[in-house]
Amino acid sequence: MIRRFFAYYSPYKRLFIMDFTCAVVAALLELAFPLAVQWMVDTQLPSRSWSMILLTGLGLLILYLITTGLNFIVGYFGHKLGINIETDMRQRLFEHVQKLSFRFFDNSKTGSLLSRLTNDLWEIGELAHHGPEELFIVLMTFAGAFSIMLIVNWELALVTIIAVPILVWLIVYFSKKLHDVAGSMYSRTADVSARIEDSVSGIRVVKAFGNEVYEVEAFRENNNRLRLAKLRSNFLMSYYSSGMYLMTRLISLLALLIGAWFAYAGKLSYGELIGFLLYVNIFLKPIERINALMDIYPKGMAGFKRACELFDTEPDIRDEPSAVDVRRLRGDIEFRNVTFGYEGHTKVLQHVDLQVRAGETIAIVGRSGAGKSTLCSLIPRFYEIDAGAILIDGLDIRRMTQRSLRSQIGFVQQDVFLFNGTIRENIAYGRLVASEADILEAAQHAHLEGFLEALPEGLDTVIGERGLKLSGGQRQRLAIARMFLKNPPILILDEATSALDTETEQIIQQSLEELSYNRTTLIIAHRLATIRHADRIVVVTEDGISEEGSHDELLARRGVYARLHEAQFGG
Ligand SMILES: Nc1ncnc2c1ncn2[C@@H]1O[C@H](COP(=O)(O)OP(=O)(O)OP(=O)(O)O)[C@@H](O)[C@H]1O
Repeated sequence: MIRRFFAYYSPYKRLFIMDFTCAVVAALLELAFPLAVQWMVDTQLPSRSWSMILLTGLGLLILYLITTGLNFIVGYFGHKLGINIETDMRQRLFEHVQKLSFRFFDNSKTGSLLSRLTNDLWEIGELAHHGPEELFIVLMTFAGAFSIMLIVNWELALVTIIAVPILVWLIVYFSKKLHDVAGSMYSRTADVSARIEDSVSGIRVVKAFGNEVYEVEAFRENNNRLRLAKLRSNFLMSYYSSGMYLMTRLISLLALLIGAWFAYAGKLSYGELIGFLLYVNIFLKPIERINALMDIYPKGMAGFKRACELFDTEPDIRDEPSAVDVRRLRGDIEFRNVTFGYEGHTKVLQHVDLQVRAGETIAIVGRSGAGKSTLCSLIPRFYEIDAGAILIDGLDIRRMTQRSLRSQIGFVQQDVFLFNGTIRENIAYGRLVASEADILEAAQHAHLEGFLEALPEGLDTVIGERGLKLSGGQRQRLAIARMFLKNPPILILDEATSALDTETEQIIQQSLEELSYNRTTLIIAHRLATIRHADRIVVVTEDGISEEGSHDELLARRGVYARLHEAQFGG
């Protein structure tokens, strides 16, 4: 973990060295003050040399000015280093999440992921900035102050160091406890985020069912768990700081009493005693720094650990090293004895054989849950098949890069997902480099021009989260426009028009027919009336593909299709 953490410093070596050096020099300069005091009390005061005293004061003033400058550099550039590292980590984590497969997202909560990418990383910047330098300064100040104390009076120095093992034990013990509690605080925060995400994105359902009180109570439970985790962290931190406070004061008191006794016995000059006590203070100062570190370190490391868990989640679908970038495909699709099941589920598809010629339109029908959507989601390789092979233009899709394969396939779903942006941005998502003219042409193909003319801001109209400011039909047309722009040779229409009124459906059907022209098209449909124009109908059942043929052929067979037809249209 530590090695992985330090890898993030490598682009910022110069920044780190500057920050580190300034912090160390500033800490070293702190050691000069007790020396100056001791020297003043023992040498200058007895000889009443005021000019030397003033000179010493001037020297200290210069030292303080230098330290102020160094502290500014540490404050500004050190934090810059921390912020850069935090930003890089978040960026890499986001990139990694983008690479993960559908299987991962099927089992994740959006709010929880959100929390990992934001909340969990807050303290990492602070840890990256303060961690190494503080640790070094603490050790150095300890060693520096202790060496000087040894020189001043070794017996007294040894008495002072007796309590150090207890301090170390306290630090190690509480560091582990605080690390665990910080981890649980992050997971409670993730639960709260997930609950908020769920409830806010489903607010229409919440209100329609009048379940606001239920949501509030469920949230209260999550919120309360977070409160308890925070209280526990707070309790541990207070316990730890009080323990440390007591230990440090006991050490000071011990040094004062024994030092006074040594001075009384003539073993120590008064200047040496004052100097020694000031060094004891400096010797104990790192404890305060450790206290600050104890707040940052467990939180930062617990967040980093959670980030590492996500980094270690490998995408279950990867491009083979020999995978090729495919250019424009013709669109011949072949399923060869394909078997597939979701993780932990029985097989959804077994021994499926299917051939679709380029440019052909086939309709996929079957009972709900038979596996129609699953079959189609295997073509862009959203999931990895368990056995068999899927070929496009004779080439196994596993031998193509996922990016190039997916660039050849267009998916229009019933539940269209639109981004919170303008109509222009949403259409251009089909081809990010599209010109204005291309976007307008695509909108025209999707019969959107009338709708756009009626909008004062036209293409620049903001459509709200998931396109909520649009009607279902408008969302569909926007998705179709996006697909015209993408212009893929293979098209999958997943129940694209089942939620629309007849008039809108006719317009959209027309757009879809235009869209499917000259492309291999797979239409998943429940309502058999919408797929009669398909070249072929394929019936999916639990045993694979049970029937194939034209509408009339399938009716004549009096099999599954005929029964579905009868259920929809009556005898
Ligand atoms: N992401 C998933 N993870 C686990 N199981 C899934 C997942 N998606 C679908 N299933 C299961 O796979 C089976 C086939 O689902 P699929 O959505 O392919 O059926 P379908 O024929 O398209 O159904 P419908 O017509 O109702 O949409 C179902 O039993 C479903 O519960």
